[in-house]
Amino acid sequence: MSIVTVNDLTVAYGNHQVIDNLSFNINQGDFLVVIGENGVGKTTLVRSMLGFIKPQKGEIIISPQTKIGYVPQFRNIDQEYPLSIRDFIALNVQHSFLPWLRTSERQRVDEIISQTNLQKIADRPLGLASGGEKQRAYLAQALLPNPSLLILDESTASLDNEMKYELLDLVTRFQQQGLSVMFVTHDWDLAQHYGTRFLQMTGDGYLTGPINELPRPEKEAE
Ligand SMILES: Nc1ncnc2c1ncn2[C@@H]1O[C@H](COP(=O)(O)OP(=O)(O)OP(=O)(O)O)[C@@H](O)[C@H]1O
Repeated sequence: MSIVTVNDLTVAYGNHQVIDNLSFNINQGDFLVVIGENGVGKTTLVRSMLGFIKPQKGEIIISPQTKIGYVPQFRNIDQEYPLSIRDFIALNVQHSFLPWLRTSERQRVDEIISQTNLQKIADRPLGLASGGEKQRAYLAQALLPNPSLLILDESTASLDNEMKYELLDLVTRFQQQGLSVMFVTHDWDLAQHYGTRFLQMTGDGYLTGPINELPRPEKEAE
């Protein structure tokens, strides 16, 4: 079942056209890898799907039951950041204007902390967490309201190899429980390892298909 359908999408900043007639879809349960070089419009596509940019042409149809969680590309959280990991995750509680968390909300925060292996460090300042721990906290914050589609924009870019696989193994565990994933990356190996389908964006056009049909990067071909 398609949860996102993109038809003939064209997006420009002023007269700089960035996305030109793009069509693809995301099916329930997909781990869709969006792969392409710098500047081809991957983040622009994500921002369009989140409703932050109005397309010049085309449409993005998101099925009514689909709730999107989003982990953006870069985030500089310095050491002075005042919130603990737990507080940071709880920022995404979508509650009324009560200045405290209800018991059920507190339990949900605890649950996602445990599912993302952050129990031991949840009360430490986020600013003092390692890169991998911070990424898990961003993931936990995005997953807190139980989205059905998670968009990860280059979430592994700043991590070393082991941490990349650790983070995506975790994401895969949620995917196995029904979460659909759209993962934006430059990394062909990660795409192959985790993806079920791909959308390749290039300056010349777009290609989509099952992950085993993702073309190898040119320098590694042959
Ligand atoms: N707000 C903006 N206003 C004008 N141009 C923009 C804006 N955001 C992005 N661009 C331009 O649009 C093009 C696509 O940018 P985008 O960030 O979508 O690419 P990307 O594929 O995500 O790149 P990267 O892999 O480097 O993150 C680039 O040429 C960029 O300079």
